[in-house]
Amino acid sequence: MDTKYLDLLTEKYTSEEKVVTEIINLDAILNLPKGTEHFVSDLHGEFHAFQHVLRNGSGNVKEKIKELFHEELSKKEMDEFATLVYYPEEKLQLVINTFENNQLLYKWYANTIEKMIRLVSYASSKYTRSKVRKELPKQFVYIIEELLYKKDELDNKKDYYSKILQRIISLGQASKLITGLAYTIQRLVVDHLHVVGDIYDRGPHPDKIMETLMDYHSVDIQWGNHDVLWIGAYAGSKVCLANIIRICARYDNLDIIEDAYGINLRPLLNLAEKYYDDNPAFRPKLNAKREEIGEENILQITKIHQAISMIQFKLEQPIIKRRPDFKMEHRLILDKIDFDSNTILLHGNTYQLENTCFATLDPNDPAKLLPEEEQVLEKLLFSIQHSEKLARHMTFLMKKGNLYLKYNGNLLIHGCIPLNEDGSMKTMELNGKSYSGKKLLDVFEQYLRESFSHPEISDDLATDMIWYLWTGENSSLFGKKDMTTFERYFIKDKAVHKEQKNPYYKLREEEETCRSILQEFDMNPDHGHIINGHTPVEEINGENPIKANGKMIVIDGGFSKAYQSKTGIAGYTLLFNSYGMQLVAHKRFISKEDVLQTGTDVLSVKRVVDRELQRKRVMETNIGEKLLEQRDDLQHLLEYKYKVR
Ligand SMILES: O=P(O)(O)OC[C@H]1O[C@](O)(COP(=O)(O)O)[C@@H](O)[C@@H]1O
Ligand SMILES: [Mn+2]
Repeated sequence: MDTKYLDLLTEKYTSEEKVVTEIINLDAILNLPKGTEHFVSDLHGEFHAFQHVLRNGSGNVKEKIKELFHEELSKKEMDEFATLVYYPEEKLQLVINTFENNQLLYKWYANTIEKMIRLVSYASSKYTRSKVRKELPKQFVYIIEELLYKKDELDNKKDYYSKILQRIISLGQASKLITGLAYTIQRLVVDHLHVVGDIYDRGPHPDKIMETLMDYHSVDIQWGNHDVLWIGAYAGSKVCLANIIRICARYDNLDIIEDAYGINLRPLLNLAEKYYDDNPAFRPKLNAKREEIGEENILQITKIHQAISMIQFKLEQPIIKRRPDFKMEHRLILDKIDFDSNTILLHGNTYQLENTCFATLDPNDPAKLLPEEEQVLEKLLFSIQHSEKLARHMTFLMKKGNLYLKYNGNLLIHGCIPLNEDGSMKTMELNGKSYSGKKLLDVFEQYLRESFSHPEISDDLATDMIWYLWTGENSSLFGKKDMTTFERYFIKDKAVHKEQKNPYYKLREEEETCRSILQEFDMNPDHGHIINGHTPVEEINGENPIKANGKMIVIDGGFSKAYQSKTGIAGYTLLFNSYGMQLVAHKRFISKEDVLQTGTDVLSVKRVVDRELQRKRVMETNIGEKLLEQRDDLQHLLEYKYKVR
């Protein structure tokens, strides 16, 4: 071992006792049960539903309450108590209003604090004291620790403890303490959160989800295709930018652009007013009642939707032409239009075009942007790249995000690993080199990071590559042959709307495929699982989210309201604790108010995916590996410096 490094370590561990203490400490941590991992995916802007899942730890909070209190509380009381843990501020207000005098209220406070402390104690049993201390509400740390670690076999301190409680209450601190303890419990039941992609698009509040994640104690993100679209826009890709605005218009979510991120849509609106009119194919999917939104507003969104869609279609063409490696020539859709007959030639068939809005298209050069379209784009890009909030959110996505993640033996990826029909890894040529499997994903990520660090460049390969990740056949995030956006707007025949999926989605049902993918990523196929989001699991049609003999778990059940009729549920989440994995199916989340009123939440069928024969310990985790290294280094130090054999 490098003695220089050991000498450096000596500066921190200045005595034999210090080294020994740290070794013992690390050993103790390594032998603790592993913390609970929580997996969610495809949040699609549904902040309230996501927040609920986060607050109840996918049912983990209720589970702990049941284990601890089932003999002393009724189901209704346990539900009420759980609601208090999820939404302490609001629930406290509701409860307090039901009491007629302080005496009764104080009794409730004392009783509730006592239960909360017991729950904290129970939920923290697998953590070290120092870790628990960090999670406690700051101003009450000392008091809570007194109550938490009380050992009073001889009854000597009984009065002392009840005095503490009484004083907290009489000093008017009870609500604050209960609130703090509730958040501590929420944090303790989940040690680490994985977001397996698609925070953005379709739903109304991706920005609030981002803020929540930025505040969260421990999180990583596997980018989804919608997330990279936003990253692309911020990194300078105009076609990605057009896409995010188009999707916001389509889902009546332009507020995200204008209000949440402060991007001025006025120039786009002016252009839209000039060239477009009402058009049934571009009316937004409404979030609220028509009367609430107003006819004028709907018409405006319809026009913006057309203006930005046409810009998007134009922008796609030169990219396809300058990037032969993308092999997307068949998507040079504007060149296939016959403007005289208003038809298009696709896959050898001629289709009538309907609901067209081609006022800005020059039949001789349909991809050419009008100068005013160019100006609008420049302004939008400037605005997007100067949104302070978007900058924070995108930087966080880059910092915590990757295309895939290997974590505690599992492979987390939003979409797919592009495969051929025979299960072999599909190859993509880039600049004369072939890439497939892990190497392909690594090179995709390199380009994405390169583009992000050069937001001033809009047309290099790195920037175009982000768009490819959104829509390309070999993209691990898209995983379909073609994105048929144009067809869905303008052609009636549903057959041409179909987006053919990569063979991966069929082959992932087979254990053999999953094992070979895990091996491709240097992972142990006997223990590992692949965890996917992206494709809604149609439970309604009998689809099983657990595939390939348990090697594959798909957790996109559709937080996105737009997909709930297709899936029949409102999303899956996954928990992985020291005993194994549990899949949780969520019923539709109505509202926080509903949870507060009825006391019941939208849970959730649990399915055990895996039951570890032996409880998994920290030692067997990614973090454990690092701690083991540290411990070994200290062992060396002990021998080197203090000559202990
Ligand atoms: O439901 P919409 O708005 O028509 O969007 C459909 C498009 O979204 C996609 O499904 C991608 O989004 P997802 O990642 O959520 O599946 C495309 O494949 C498809 O073209
Ligand atoms: Mn997706």
